[in-house]
Order: sequence, then C-alpha cells, then structure tokens
Amino acid sequence: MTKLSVNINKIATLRNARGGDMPSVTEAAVKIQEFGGQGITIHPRPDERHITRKDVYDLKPLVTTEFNIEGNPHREFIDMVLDVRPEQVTLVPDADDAITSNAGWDTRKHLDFLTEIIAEFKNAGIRTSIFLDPQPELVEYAAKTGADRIELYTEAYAKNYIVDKESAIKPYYDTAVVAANFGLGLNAGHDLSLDNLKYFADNIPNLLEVSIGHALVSEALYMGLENTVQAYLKRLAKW
Ligand SMILES: CC(=O)[C@@H](O)[C@H](O)COP(=O)(O)O
Ligand SMILES: NCC(=O)COP(=O)(O)O
Repeated sequence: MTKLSVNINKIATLRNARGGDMPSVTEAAVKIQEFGGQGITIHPRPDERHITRKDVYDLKPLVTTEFNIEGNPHREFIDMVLDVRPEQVTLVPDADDAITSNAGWDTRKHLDFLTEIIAEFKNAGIRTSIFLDPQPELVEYAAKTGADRIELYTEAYAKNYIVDKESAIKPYYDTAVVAANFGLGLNAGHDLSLDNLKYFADNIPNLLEVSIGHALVSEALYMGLENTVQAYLKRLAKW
C-alpha cells in the first residue's frame, strides 16, 4: 500500500498572506487526517515563508498518523527535528532562496556529510529519507549513507508525463528497482497531482509513500479538502 502524506505548506502560505490564523494549519492537519490522509508533511524553510518554527511544534501533538519533516539539514533544522522527533525526516538539498525544491542530492559527492547527519537522526529513532533525482547510479551511495529510504524527486516525471508518460516514468522505474536491490524504502513527491499520480503509483514497484501539497491544496479550492483527499486515496488504491 502506498501512503498519502499531505504537504500543508501551501495552507501556511495562504495563512501568512494576512498574518492571522486563517486558514489554520493545525486545523487543516487534523481535518486531513480525519478525511483519510495517512501522513502530514511540512517543509519549514529558513525564511518561514510558509511553515514556521511554531507550526512545527504546534503540529507535533496533532499529527497522529505519520509526521514527515522535510528540509535542508542546516544545524538549526537538525536540532529542531531532533527535538520534535517526527516519524520521518526527509533531507532536501535546497538553496535558501530557491522558490521550491529543484534538485535531489548528489549522494556520491555528499556521502560523508549525509552519513554523519543520518547517524544523528537514526540514533534518535527518526526514520530518514534522502531526496533523489531518478538516477540509478546515485542509489548505491544513498544506501551507503545508512538512510532508510529515498524520495524520488518527481518534477521531471510530472513535466514529461503530459508529453510521453512511458518515457517519463522509465528513469523512475529503473531507480526504484535499484533501490529495492539495495534494501532502500521508496517515497516520491513534487508536482504529483490527480492527473499524473495513478500512472506513477501503478508503475513504480514498492512505492511506500507519496507526499503531495501544491496540486492537492490547489485542487481543494474547487473540490473541497475532503473530496480531494478521497480522490487522491482512490488514485492510490490497487483495486
Ligand atoms: C521536497 C519537495 O519536493 C517538496 O517539499 C517541495 O519542496 C515543496 O516545498 P514548497 O511548498 O516550498 O514548494
Ligand atoms: N516531498 C514533496 C512534497 O512534500 C510535496 O511537493 P508538492 O506536491 O508541493 O510539489
């Protein structure tokens, strides 16, 4: 079964536009879980453009499914995650000023750095995942870091899906097979949507979790949050 973890960054983006608490990030997280969401993902960025440090702490007791915190492992981020102890941390090598995440790790180049940080999280009992482009040759080094999982960065899939879905998925399938051979769990995310999710989930073996935010929150404007979460769950259902 592939779990749906809903990324609520964009709820915070909307809230921050007025500085109050509407829409409430915590209420959204509670509702999403009531509607069937199997996890909550957040990606607190250093400039707090959406999720704030306070949100991270406010959400912790309310996430009863699986709490996944994504981010670039600067010292401040590491210490916060060690303090909050979510079920999973996803390491993303994004520049502070990047508009959104735009690349996976070069696991060969950053092997020592990642190995050290992953050991810290593992010692605290936090599952670790490394954001990765669909490049099978990087998987071996991801495994060497001691990470539990990789998260496939799916922006290229989403872009190419509308042109040629078979060639769009090929590098992801190849990377997924290598990950399984190295005993790594598999997550995926970025620009997944109601349009492109089913084909991805149907064709990628051993997909444990997808984290979806931008499209899901946008679609919820038209369909409502409950209907949208349900629609995503249907895309992931195997029957
Ligand atoms: C790692 C990843 O692909 C997502 O977390 C993405 O970074 C979302 O972040 P934004 O909502 O800031 O675009
Ligand atoms: N890890 C990917 C994620 O959490 C959500 O990405 P997106 O759906 O907002 O592009």
